Amino acid sequence: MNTSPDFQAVLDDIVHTLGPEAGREGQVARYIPALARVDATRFGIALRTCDGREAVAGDGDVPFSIQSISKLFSLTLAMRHMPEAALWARIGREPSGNPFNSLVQLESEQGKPRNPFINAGAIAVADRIVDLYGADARGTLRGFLSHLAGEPVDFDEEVAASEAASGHRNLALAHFMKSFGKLDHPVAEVLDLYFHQCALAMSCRQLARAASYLSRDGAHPDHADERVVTERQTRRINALMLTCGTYDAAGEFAFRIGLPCKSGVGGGIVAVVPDRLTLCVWSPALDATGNSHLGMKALEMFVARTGLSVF
Ligand SMILES: NC(=O)CC[C@H](N)C(=O)O
Repeated sequence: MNTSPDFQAVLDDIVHTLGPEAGREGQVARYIPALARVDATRFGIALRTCDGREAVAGDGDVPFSIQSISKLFSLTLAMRHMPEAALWARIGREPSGNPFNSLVQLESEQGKPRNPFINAGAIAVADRIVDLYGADARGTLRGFLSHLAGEPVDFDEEVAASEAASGHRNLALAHFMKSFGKLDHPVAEVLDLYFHQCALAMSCRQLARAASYLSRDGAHPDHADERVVTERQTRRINALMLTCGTYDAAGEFAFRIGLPCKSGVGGGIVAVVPDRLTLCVWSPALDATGNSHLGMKALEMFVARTGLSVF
């Protein structure tokens, strides 16, 4: 294994090799107009080493809708500020083997979501964040992401509004959980936070930076003496990403890539190499599981070129 690859050269090579394929396979998310009109040929990649070096290629500085990648940060915020036992009493830690927005398991499992990275689980986490911060929940989450990214990040209000206007399935999931007594706060308040977190706009560089604590045993990306979460919590979040971060494709991701990953239907995927680096890739066209088609190929190429893996 090459112990100190020239990461900028690796990312440039990935963009050069795969860039021409962008948009050829897969479909951009179509459930809201603001995502349906995103240019499918966009392709960006960025990484941040645990000692703060960055490399960026292609559209790595173009903001996109982070969507379900936000579930990583909302979980982190909840783990930071509430007793973990109380959190895990409400949310499971097993892969679902179902699509991210599936309703079926919730019925047989009495409204307790399988894990925090499917929609139901993230809605349950949003309920906890509303519990912690009330009317400041949105602002607190945005402030947390800005603090991690080292610069201000913001919601795309158009995306948030269309999530709310067409979020029938998420409304169904939330009301279903509410009927089992699994949400403490009004559905409208909880979903307002959930729709806004999905609508955060960030670039690959900002996401690689913001997630950097996951490669630094929980230390803040820029300040080694500031803890985002503990070392043990960091291991737990990485374990959940590996087993649940890409929905019913988690097995295929572990097999082909072998890194903890979290994806979103905006076409972004964040990956972690513990003690080495965080990586984010963006290509909007998705495969049938809702994961970025080319993003997955890019991650596969990155691990092949660098030999980095948790296995
Ligand atoms: N997988 C995703 O990125 C899903 C997020 C999307 N906003 C939804 O709730 O359906």
